[in-house]
Amino acid sequence: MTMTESMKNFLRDLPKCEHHVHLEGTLEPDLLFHLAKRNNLTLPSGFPSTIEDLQYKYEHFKDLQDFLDLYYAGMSVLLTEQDFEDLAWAYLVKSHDQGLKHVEAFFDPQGHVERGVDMHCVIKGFNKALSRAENEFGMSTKLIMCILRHLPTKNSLETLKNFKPYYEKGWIDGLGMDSTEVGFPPELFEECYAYAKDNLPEGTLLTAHAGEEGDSSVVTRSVNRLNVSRIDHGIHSADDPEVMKMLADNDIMLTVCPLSNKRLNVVQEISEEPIRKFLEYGVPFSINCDDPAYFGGYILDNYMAVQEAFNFDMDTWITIAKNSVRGSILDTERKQVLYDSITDCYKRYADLED
Ligand SMILES: Nc1ncnc2[nH]cnc12
Ligand SMILES: [Zn+2]
Repeated sequence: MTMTESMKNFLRDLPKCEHHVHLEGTLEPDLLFHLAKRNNLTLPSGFPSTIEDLQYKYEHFKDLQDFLDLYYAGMSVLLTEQDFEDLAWAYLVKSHDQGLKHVEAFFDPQGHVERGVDMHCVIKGFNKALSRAENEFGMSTKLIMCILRHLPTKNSLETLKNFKPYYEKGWIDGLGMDSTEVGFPPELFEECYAYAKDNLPEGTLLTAHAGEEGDSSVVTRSVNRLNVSRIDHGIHSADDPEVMKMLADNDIMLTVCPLSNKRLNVVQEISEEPIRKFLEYGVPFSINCDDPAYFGGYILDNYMAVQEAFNFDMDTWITIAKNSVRGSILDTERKQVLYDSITDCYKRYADLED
């Protein structure tokens, strides 16, 4: 489908919020090799030895696990505070160029602490980059720590307890859960989420990956058993009208990642994403990049891919952009600034159409 220049420019300028990006998933091949060299590291055996070979791998994943194996191997080049800062900063610069105004970014502390990296380096490096984006770009930023579901619950709970002081300082704003979905049900992590609800500062966001490779029941069970108020991915919710109704009734936002779903063979074509169904049922959702270095695109690339598949009008995009502000962890004042800038953008492009 061809897209008009005006629609391309409108999508570029539309103020965007991102709620589903793993900072470790923004590690582009050139930065990965650069950091390996800077840290005098030998990459794990079997790891591609050139940028081209690595890029080829990024473009040929079989499924989620195939990606995760490379993702964990790749993050082994991240060692120092500077590495974490450089990684996040590169993502923020690219996303700023694509019209990103607000980000809620994930990170996987267990993937670093397990390798002996000091947890303060990780959080300080990310925090420096995020603060810089706030100062230089006027972006608003939040950080969400994820627990890895393939590791023992005890390890996740201990990690969460160790990171509590950073929640209290206001450096971390939410708890999420990622990694292998099938075989690691939400029930395993009830204790971690109960701990977060009872011990972390009020207003801490609880979210979890669900319904990416897992079925719609994983979505319902995450809501009921973990008390999450947001679901990451969740596209299999669309298989069950009852789940769709539950999400709409409880205003639970799905953070949808179209290019990721295509690369990981969750869908064969972006047009299979149940986006029209979400709109029909009134299920709130945002559009996100997940692991942009691995999946071929940042936020605007995901918006463009959706537009190519669905050919939405400007009004639909305004609904999507405003819902994505509404689902953000932001105060009323910042939300209003973003709503107003979305309306301004609409007016500018609607005038062009007249
Ligand atoms: N798409 C994804 N699903 C589950 N865990 C992840 N970790 C990074 N990206 C992920
Ligand atoms: Zn994800």
